[in-house]
Formats: sequence, structure tokens, C-alpha cells
Amino acid sequence: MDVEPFSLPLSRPLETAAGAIESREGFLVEVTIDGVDGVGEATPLPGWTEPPEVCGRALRDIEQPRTALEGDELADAPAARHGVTLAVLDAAARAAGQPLYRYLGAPEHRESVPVNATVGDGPPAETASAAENAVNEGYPAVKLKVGVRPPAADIDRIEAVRRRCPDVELRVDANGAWSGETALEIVPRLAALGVAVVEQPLSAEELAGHAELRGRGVAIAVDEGLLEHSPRAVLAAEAADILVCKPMALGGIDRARDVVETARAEGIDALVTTTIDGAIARAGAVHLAASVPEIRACGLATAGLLASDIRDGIATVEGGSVPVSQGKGNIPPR
Ligand SMILES: O=C(O)CCC(=O)c1ccccc1C(=O)O
Ligand SMILES: [Mg+2]
Repeated sequence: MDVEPFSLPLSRPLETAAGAIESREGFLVEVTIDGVDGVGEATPLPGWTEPPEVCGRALRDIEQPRTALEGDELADAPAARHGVTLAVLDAAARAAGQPLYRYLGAPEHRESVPVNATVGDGPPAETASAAENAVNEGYPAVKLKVGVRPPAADIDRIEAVRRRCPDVELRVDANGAWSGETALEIVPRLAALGVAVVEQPLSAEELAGHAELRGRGVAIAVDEGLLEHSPRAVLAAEAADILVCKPMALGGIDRARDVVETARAEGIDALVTTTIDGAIARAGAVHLAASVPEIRACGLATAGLLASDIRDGIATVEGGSVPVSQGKGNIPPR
């Protein structure tokens, strides 16, 4: 197994309530299984996965990728496990002569996956312009980062977006910024502005608080909470209408697919997003989303946030959706 570090600066920082994301450092993972090559990507994000040093060490310690996965050697390193899993699945899908999404179990051909635009914190006019551009480009949904400013200032931003984009599906992601009290005040105002989804309004520990916010006119999506607890615990606490599945943080596209299926079996929806991964992990997440019937718009429109990428022209947005690669495996070989 080969492990190669990379560093990808963002074209500009993504401002969130949990801090700004400025660049992404990770590792390309290359395997050969029964003579077939596979490529994966491990792109840890502190706060969401193991730290980069731990990820790199875990990857370099691996002698046999399949044995490492079978022995659950990467249980404490979700990004490393993601990279190895994606490489192994890529090789397996290639060997089977199938695009990755079909190999993962998609019941039928799938041309593309709908995606939401991702708009970081910024002043109202800037936020509204970014949202309007996204609508003009054909995005079916726009997600705004909130919680950096006081609630009243976020409401101003959302109102500015609504004026310019009367019909788009609006989502907001607070990354855990609000107290229960603030959220109980703000959620009805979001509902009045036609916001469809609020992602992680309360801190990751909160389960009962999220459960209490449901049924107030805005779907409650849990993201960080899935990692703090477990997807099972979030479902058992009835804390979410939607689970936000990040394969890098959940330890691989296989694990993330299990979470999506488990949620849906209980009548809870799920969507796929990334930690702003490089092209290979982003493409893997697109295959995962494509393997799930009728998935709602996913947070996979992040290629444009990167100033450079490990591969160009892979899993990029065209008119509000990302085309699904129909060749063998994850992405075409170089
Ligand atoms: O979901 C999206 O639209 C893009 C991805 C995103 O918002 C994100 C990116 C990196 C780390 C955390 C998050 C998040 O969803 O909170
Ligand atoms: Mg989120």
C-alpha cells in the first residue's frame, strides 16, 4: 500500500460557527488487490476525525489493507479507515467491471446527484449575492452557515437571501452554535422564512434538545451529534429528521451507507456531505449518494471551494447536480 501526503488550500476560507476552514491536508492511498489498482483518500479534519499525524501514522503502519479492515485495526482513525476502504472498494468495483455506485448496491442507473450550494458566513448583501448566483446556476438548494453572528444578524442575512431567492430550498447550518433557548426562539422565525432544514442547531452532546426542536416547521438535521453519540443513539433519541452523513468522519463510505440505510429503515431521512474532501473522496461520496434511491440534495458542491485539487474535473457541479462517473470504479484512472 502506498501513502502520499497532499495539501489543498481553499480558494477562500469557509467561515463557520466552529471556526474557519482554510486548507485540507490528507493522504492518497494506493492499493493493488489481485492485480487490480485502487485509489483512496484520507483527509482528516481536526474536530471531526483523528488529527492528521495520527491518520498518517495509522496508514503507514498498515501492511495488508484488507487484513487491516477485517481486523478493525483502524477503529480509532475514521479518516484513515475511509482512505483504505475507498481504495479497496475502488479496486473491487474495477475488478467487478462496475461503477462504484452500482458495486455499492444502487438498484438502477443514476446520471447525477442533486447538490446544495454551500455559503459561508458573510454580510447580508454578500450572502444574498452568493445565494442568488447559486440559484442562477441551477442549484435546487442553498445551505447558509449561521451562528457566527448573533441570531438577529443571521435573521437579517436569511431575509436578504429570501428577498432575492423567493423559491429556493433554504437550509442553515449552525454547527452547534445555539443554546436551547436561542434555538426555541429562532426556529419559528426560520419556519416563517421558509427555511426547510436547520443543521446542528445545538451542540453535539444535545440529544433531548434536538428532539424538542422537531415538529416546529423546520426539519432538524444532526451532523456533529452523529459522531459525539452514535447514529443509533441519535435515532433512538428521536433527535433528528435528517442524518447528515460524512463518510470521512464516519469511517468510510461503507459505514456511511449503513447509516443512511439504518435511518431510512426507521423513516428518518439522510443526506451525504463531505468535510470538504479532495476529488477522490468527494467522488466516493457522490457514488455513495448515487447508490441511495431518491436522495435529497447533498452537500457535495465543494469542488469549487478548493483552489487546487488532487485531480481536476472530478465530481464538479453542473447545473445544480454532480454527474456520476459511469466508468469502472470510483473515477477514471489517470
Ligand atoms: O454540507 C455542505 O454543504 C458542505 C460541507 C460542510 O458544510 C462542512 C464542511 C466541513 C466541515 C463541516 C461541514 C458541516 O456540514 O458542518
Ligand atoms: Mg454540518
